[in-house]
Amino acid sequence: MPTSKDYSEALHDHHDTFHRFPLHMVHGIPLMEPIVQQWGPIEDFQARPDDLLIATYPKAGTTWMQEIVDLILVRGDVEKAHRAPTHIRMPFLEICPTPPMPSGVQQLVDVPSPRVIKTHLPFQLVPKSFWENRCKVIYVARNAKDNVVSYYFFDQMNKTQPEPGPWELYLRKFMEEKLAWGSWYDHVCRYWDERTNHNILYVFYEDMKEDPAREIRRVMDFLEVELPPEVLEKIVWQTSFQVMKENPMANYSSVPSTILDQDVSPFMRKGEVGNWKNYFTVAQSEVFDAHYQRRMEGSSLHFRTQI
Ligand SMILES: Nc1ncnc2c1ncn2[C@@H]1O[C@H](COP(=O)(O)OS(=O)(=O)O)[C@@H](OP(=O)(O)O)[C@H]1O
Repeated sequence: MPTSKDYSEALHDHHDTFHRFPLHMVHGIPLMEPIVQQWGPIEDFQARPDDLLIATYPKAGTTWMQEIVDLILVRGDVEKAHRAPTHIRMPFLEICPTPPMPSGVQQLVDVPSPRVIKTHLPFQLVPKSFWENRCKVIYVARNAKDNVVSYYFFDQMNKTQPEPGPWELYLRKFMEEKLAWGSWYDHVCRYWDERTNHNILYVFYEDMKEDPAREIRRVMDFLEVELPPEVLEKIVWQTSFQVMKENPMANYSSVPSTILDQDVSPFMRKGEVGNWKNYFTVAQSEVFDAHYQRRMEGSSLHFRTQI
């Protein structure tokens, strides 16, 4: 298994070969070029029955849920959770960095079971083996307005994603469902509709902010792990925004600034519900809401844009 050190060294040696990749389509979903070029092994990925998949639309709270899950699985042992950065502990299924850095699929071959795997793939692009094996899936969803603001700042600092351009145009691209990993609307709705057909726990970012202990308990129940109240309390604290922001194993500071430039915008940026109000103009908010209502009509899925 490549160690965290091997991976970090490869990342540092080859970071100058990164650039902003264009998006291409896979089954109608825009994805970064290297993912499209290496789509075959992703589609054919062999899940194991005890794999746990954490699925999200980008910037919905993936890293937060990853930290929660890891701390539950190590039963609150913080030292164990600090063994490596997030992307080594819980590989990102479809990511395809420039060789010789391993792709997510290559990384996962050597990970011993039970594996925890991150994906942003929409439901229909998740490799079939996850569903055939009835793998557990935790889906985190975040309200569209905070989600798009977070994605906008991320696309400024992530030098492998297409240039975000001005906010007004970025917001339009989100509404037109043209950002990487495609439509937020389809993403959140499809997992919602499928949650009862599969082993899917659906969690809202806003609920995690409102009552982290309650939501962590839901995750524990889903994972069939029992922990004493003081361990749960410890996990709440360790996965709080302020602690994760300072945790080098959770804040992506191990990734070179030529890939993730945290001087442009920190990975752990605000971590709030309602931060969108600082970026949407009143007019933008009205247009967005009207479009949102039409687009989400008939869905029983409801989000809170403030708590
Ligand atoms: N502990 C905790 N509490 C509250 N919020 C948190 C936490 N950890 C991460 N975050 C916020 O989640 C946003 C990043 O989303 P993702 O982890 O899904 O990003 S990624 O798609 O994996 O790149 C990003 O949101 P914004 O701050 O709104 O940009 C992070 O700050």
